[in-house]
Formats: sequence, structure tokens, C-alpha cells
Amino acid sequence: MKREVVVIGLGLIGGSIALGIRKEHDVKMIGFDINEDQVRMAVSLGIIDEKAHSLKTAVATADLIVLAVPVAASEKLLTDMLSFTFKEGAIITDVGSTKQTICAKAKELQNKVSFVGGHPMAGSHKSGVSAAKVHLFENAFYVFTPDEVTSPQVMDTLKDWLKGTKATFLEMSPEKHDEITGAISHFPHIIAASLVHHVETEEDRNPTVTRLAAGGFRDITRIASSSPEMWRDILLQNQSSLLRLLDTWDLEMQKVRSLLESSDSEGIFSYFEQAKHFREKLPERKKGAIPAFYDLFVDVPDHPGAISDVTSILAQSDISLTNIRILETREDIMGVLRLSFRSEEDREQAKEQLGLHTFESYTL
Ligand SMILES: NC(=O)c1ccc[n+]([C@@H]2O[C@H](COP(=O)([O-])OP(=O)(O)OC[C@H]3O[C@@H](n4cnc5c(N)ncnc54)[C@H](O)[C@@H]3O)[C@@H](O)[C@H]2O)c1
Ligand SMILES: O=C(O)C(=O)C[C@]1(C(=O)O)C=C[C@@H](O)C=C1
Repeated sequence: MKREVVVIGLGLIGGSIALGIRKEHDVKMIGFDINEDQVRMAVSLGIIDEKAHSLKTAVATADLIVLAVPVAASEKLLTDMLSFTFKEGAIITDVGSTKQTICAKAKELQNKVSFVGGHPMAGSHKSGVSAAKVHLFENAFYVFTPDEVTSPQVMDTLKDWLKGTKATFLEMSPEKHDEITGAISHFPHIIAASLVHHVETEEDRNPTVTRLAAGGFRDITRIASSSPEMWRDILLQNQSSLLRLLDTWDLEMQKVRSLLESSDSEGIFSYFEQAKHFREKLPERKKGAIPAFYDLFVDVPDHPGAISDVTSILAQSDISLTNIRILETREDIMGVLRLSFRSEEDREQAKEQLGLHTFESYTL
């Protein structure tokens, strides 16, 4: 009999985790989602074998249960599970971007089943199972938040289940997790959304502002296209860290204001210089707060056929693209193509091949 895995929430992350598990384990993959379209899509993409008609029944025989729903829904599902029965030795884990509330709630299940909080720290602004990828977490950090009752055997079993994600596992307390992700993930999402609102306000004075909003603005606000439901829940569950970060952010902005008010040329230069140094010291190959995909930017002349020239070169070299996007940043002169690859190796190879055909390309 095959072992059974139940994934609750068949979206970007649930789908990618299911694919990662399937890569290394021959299991019966059962999916559950309140959105029937996502369930149908997950079946047709071969991500799950079948849908769970009743969550309670599916969970009762599962060896592994993965909660991959927005964090408030995870908290609610854990409450529902207080009346469920579980197979002996079963493990529940979640993938939520916050850990304290969920882990505290899961403690109530402690006498029935093992729970280990988890957070694969890579993703995308895209939602839904159609965006799921087996490589999504490759090289990313995957944080676990075991507690004092979690046995080493449970941790080993869970890591074995998830080894197909090719992520780097690490452990920390739920409190530390929320403090750190508050600073490097949750707060930046607030800033991205605020920047978009800021420009929207500016539109009243300057109606062309959105048409001209290009390069830098688009880069820094990509994550403002993420799921509002997911981010509402994250903010509410990491309220105290985020309120503290809003205070320190106010101080940061006051620092910039005073440099500008005093026309402190040297101070303004070193403000940017120090940020550049710190940014460049961040580990490049790891996923996480920094690019979730291996992107390459290619300058393309504005003439018909230029894009197909680029894709043909890649096809001839057997390099697969995971995404291609035209960035309208340099109207009428030169366009920029953003090509996304599955791995660093594919990106390097693409850069080399395009270079041989006089296409200039660069990474950010
Ligand atoms: N998107 C990211 O970049 C990212 C990265 C790491 C972790 N996470 C975390 O992963 C979780 C899922 O995020 P996602 O990006 O996959 O979202 P998603 O919107 O792609 O998928 C979530 C799915 O959960 C389903 N769902 C919602 N409530 C449910 C319920 N009560 N029962 C069953 N299904 C339910 C939705 O219908 C949807 O299909 C969130 O907790 C998020 O914090 C997200
Ligand atoms: O790349 C993105 O779009 C993301 O926002 C991914 C991101 C992040 O902030 O890095 C978002 C939330 C998750 O909990 C983990 C990863």
C-alpha cells in the first residue's frame, strides 16, 4: 500500500510542495481546496492523484498532512482538526509565512499528532496551482520551527518527505522566525504596496505618471501584485513585529529628510553607497527575499522578429525558459526582455549563447 499525503490548499505553494514530494516518493497524493477550479487543475496537471471528498476521512489515513492555505485559514483548520483522528506516526506541517500563531494553535493537537511548523522561503507574486513549480524552492531556505516535544525522528522523517524541494533546511523558534521574516519579507511587502498607493496619489497632479512608471518602480513594486488575502492574514498575525518596524522606518525616513533639507551632498552619497554595499553583500545564489527566479535581462532592438531571434537561439541550445516578459522601459529605442530560467546554470548558458549572437544581456 502506498503511503498517503494530503495537501490542503492547492495553490502556488501547496502545488509546488506536492510536486517536490512526488519527485522523491511514490505516494498517493490527495488534495483538498475550497476552490473546485484549483482542485480540477491540480488533477489535470498531475499534481494530485485525487481530491479529498471529506477532509476528515482523508486526514485519518494520511502519513503526511501539509497545510498550504493562507495563515488565518491554517489557524482555523487546526481548530477543526481537534475533532479529527490521525494515523499513528502521522505528521502535520504547514507552509505559512508566519509561525507564532499557527504553532501556538497546533500545540492543542500535541496529544493526537506531531505538528512541525514550516516555511519554504521562496515564492512569487503569482497565486494558484497553475503557477506551481517543482523547482520553486531549490536553493531556498526552508525554516522549521520544532518545539520541545518534537523528536529528532519526526524531524528526520519530515526532512525526508521534503528532500525533493532541494531547499536548505534550518530550524529556529517561531518568535525568531516572525521577527526575521517581518524585516526581510513582510515589511518590504508593505512598502511595495505603499509605493504603489503613493504613485496613485501622484496621478492627480501628473496624469502621465503611471505611463512613465518604468524600470526601478516596476522592479521594486513587483511584489505589490501578490495575493491581498495572503498578505492581510500575514500582517494581522505578525502585528507586533510590523508595528516595531514601522517605527524604525519612520526614523529612517526622518534621516533621509534631514540629509535632504540640509543639502548634505556627502551624506546623501554615503546613504546610497552604504545601501549598495550592503545589498551587494547579500548571498546571490540563495533564493528568498532576493529573486525567486533566475532572471536574465536582454536588450532587444525595436524591430519585428527580434524576440523570436532570442527564443530561437535558446531553443537551438536546448535551454528551457520558465517565463518571458517584455519590459516596456525604453520606448521606441530598445526594448528589454526579461527571461526567467529554472537554474543558474541555464541562465549562464543562455547569457553565453545570446552573447555569441550579439545580444547583450545582464543580471540584476
Ligand atoms: N506566495 C508565496 O510567495 C509564499 C511563499 C511561502 C509561503 N507562503 C505561504 O503559503 C500559503 C499559501 O500561499 P500560496 O501563495 O500558495 O497561495 P494561493 O492563493 O496560491 O493558494 C492558497 C490556496 O488555499 C485555498 N484555500 C484557502 N482557504 C482554504 C481552506 N480553508 N481550505 C482549503 N483550501 C483553502 C485557496 O483556494 C487557494 O487555492 C500561505 O500561508 C502563505 O503565507 C506563500
Ligand atoms: O518573490 C516573491 O514574490 C515573494 O514575495 C516571496 C516571499 C518573500 O517575501 O520573499 C513572500 C512570502 C513568503 O513567505 C516567502 C517568500
